Amino acid sequence: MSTNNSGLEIVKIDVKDVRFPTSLGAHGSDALHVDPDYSCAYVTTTTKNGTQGFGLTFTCGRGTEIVVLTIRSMKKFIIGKNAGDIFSDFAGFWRTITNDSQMRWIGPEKGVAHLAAAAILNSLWDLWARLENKPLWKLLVDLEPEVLVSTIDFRYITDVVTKEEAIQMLKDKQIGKADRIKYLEEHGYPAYTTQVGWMGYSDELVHSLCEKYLKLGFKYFKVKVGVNFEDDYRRCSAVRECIGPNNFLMVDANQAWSVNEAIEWMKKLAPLKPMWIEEPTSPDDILGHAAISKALAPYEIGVATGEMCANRVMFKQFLQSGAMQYCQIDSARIGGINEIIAVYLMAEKLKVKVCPHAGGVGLCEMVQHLQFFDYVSVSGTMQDRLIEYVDQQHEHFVDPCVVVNARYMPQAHIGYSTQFLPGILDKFSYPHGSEWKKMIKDGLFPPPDEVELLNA
Ligand SMILES: C[C@H](O)[C@@H](O)CC(=O)C(=O)O
Ligand SMILES: [Mg+2]
Repeated sequence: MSTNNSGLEIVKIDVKDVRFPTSLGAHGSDALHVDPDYSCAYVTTTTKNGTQGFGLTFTCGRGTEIVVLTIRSMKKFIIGKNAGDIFSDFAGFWRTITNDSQMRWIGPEKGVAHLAAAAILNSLWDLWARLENKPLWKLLVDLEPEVLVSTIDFRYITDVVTKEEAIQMLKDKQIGKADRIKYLEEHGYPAYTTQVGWMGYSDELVHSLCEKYLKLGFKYFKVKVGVNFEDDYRRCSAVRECIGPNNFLMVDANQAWSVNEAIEWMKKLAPLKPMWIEEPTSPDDILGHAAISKALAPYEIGVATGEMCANRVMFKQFLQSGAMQYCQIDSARIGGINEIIAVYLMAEKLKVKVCPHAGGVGLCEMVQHLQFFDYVSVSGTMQDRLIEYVDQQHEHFVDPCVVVNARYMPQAHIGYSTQFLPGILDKFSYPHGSEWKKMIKDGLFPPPDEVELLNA
């Protein structure tokens, strides 16, 4: 790497529990997450020379304190290390923090431990992009294939993609790269909206939001389903009527059903022409998703999943077994960009479209960089690919994503776009931020419990 290592010793890792009271308006609600408070564990990594990297992992309120505690436990793997050395052997560092011989028992590579690792890794990638003075996606597309691939831990995935193949895939896509960058900068990347159909929204609100997003140029609309069939049919029919036959409807059950129930439910929704059913059943049930995919193929309904897929090994099997037609990587659940690139490469090799999960705090900000990278350097196409867009919490970021006419437009800002504006932590840190103190005092939320207070 070109970065001069002097002054890059990591001297501080700060982590905060940050929550926004979205449950009050049912924003983000679905069949199983009925009252999410969009939140994050927010990491600031500081080097000796004062350069900072900002990273986060998304959470839904309660439990953020546990992720924060886990990040604190992982500090020992980072403090005192030189950031330049980390980036020179990023795959080695990745193993250190995801596979410590004692801590791996609480994973490995899944759950809270992996969410914590993701927040730290995201802050390091942000730091790297800032040191190179580039937007994150530009760092990814500019790195030599050998260097980019050196950040990936290939253990468990070489039966689908090897290091050598990965390098070759990236080299093959050097052709036409400049044209794709130009196209991306001029035209942006297509988005779909989930804002219209949260489970807790009234029919009237769903209708008015459909009209609003149609006017904003959106063509793809996602609606939450999975609690009651009659309600789903009524809501989805209303959305279909509003958006017309030429726009696209997707539905998301957030794991509500068993396999056969998912198939039967979706056959009955098929006349409304949904393009995909997202998370029809348990996110761990690979063969179940494969069965649903097979049963729904004659109805031209694809299966989308990935926002709760634990790691690259699970993704590998979903991709190998025809269990997902839309691969929904999440920027903050698996082990940072190191592991996400591995998934993009496997998806490209197995010819599955990647349509990232976003919407939660900072996720739209992050996944735009990943999908831009995919377009320029991996798949080389935007065909049938979309980035999720939810219009929430962007106003809290220094460099929010910019969506114009339903397309994410690349911005020149350096980094991974995850730095909060000054003052946000003072207001929304849980439970002692000024907004939380007020809401708890007003009885809108219960007081924090003893574990939540541990981090405060
Ligand atoms: C709890 C989250 O809001 C979830 O419903 C998000 C999701 O499934 C999606 O955006 O897709
Ligand atoms: Mg979803």
